[in-house]
Amino acid sequence: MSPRPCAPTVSSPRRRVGRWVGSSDIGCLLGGRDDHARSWSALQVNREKSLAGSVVPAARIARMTYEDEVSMSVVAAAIVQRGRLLVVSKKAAPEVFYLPGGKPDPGEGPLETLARELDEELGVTPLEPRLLAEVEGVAVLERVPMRLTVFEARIDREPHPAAELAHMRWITGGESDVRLAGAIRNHVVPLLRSGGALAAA
Ligand SMILES: Nc1nc2c([nH]c(=O)n2[C@H]2C[C@H](O)[C@@H](COP(=O)(O)OP(=O)(O)OP(=O)(O)O)O2)c(=O)[nH]1
Repeated sequence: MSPRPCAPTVSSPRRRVGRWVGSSDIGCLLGGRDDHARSWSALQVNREKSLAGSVVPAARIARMTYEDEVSMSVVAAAIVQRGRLLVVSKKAAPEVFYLPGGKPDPGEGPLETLARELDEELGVTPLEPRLLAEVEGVAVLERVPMRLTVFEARIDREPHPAAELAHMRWITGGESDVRLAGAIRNHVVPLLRSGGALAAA
């Protein structure tokens, strides 16, 4: 069969947002996500340049199963202050900004992951986290399917970026010099803007 773009979805406890395929997610060419699709199209995925400028080696992709990779979870925080969203980039891909957060450690619940990652990355504690959205997309670093669970939260103090971070910015989402990860640009920013949390770009 010929690979076709996967169709990530985003959903929100408040409302369903819709299906999407972002232009930055063109690496998400799976060999299908249903009946006959249980393996990656290593060739197609490896052919696409990732947003971060790197690709998963074909040999590694070939060993992945759909079940393994579809379960990659990432938990992140949408922290908005004075109409601006906090985004970070990591030294691994300093030009790509996304929400602070990361992958759960074994046995960890989403809120535990959120608290640990915010402490590790920014030295802050999330306050009153509320589920904002679950976005299915492609992880910008690993280029594998990802489920991003986004919590809206306040924080208890001024954030200070840890060594693993390259940059930290407060954005409205309209900045021309900030390259956002697809899931953030296409879904989280519009969701926050439609809810009135973000200032006009
Ligand atoms: N934290 C976070 N990661 C995101 C977002 N969007 C997105 O594609 N990702 C991707 C980037 C990475 O490929 C992956 C998260 O990896 P990470 O490197 O931040 O996670 P981590 O701190 O647990 O990583 P590790 O060094 O412990 O392996 O998800 C987002 O908004 N926030």
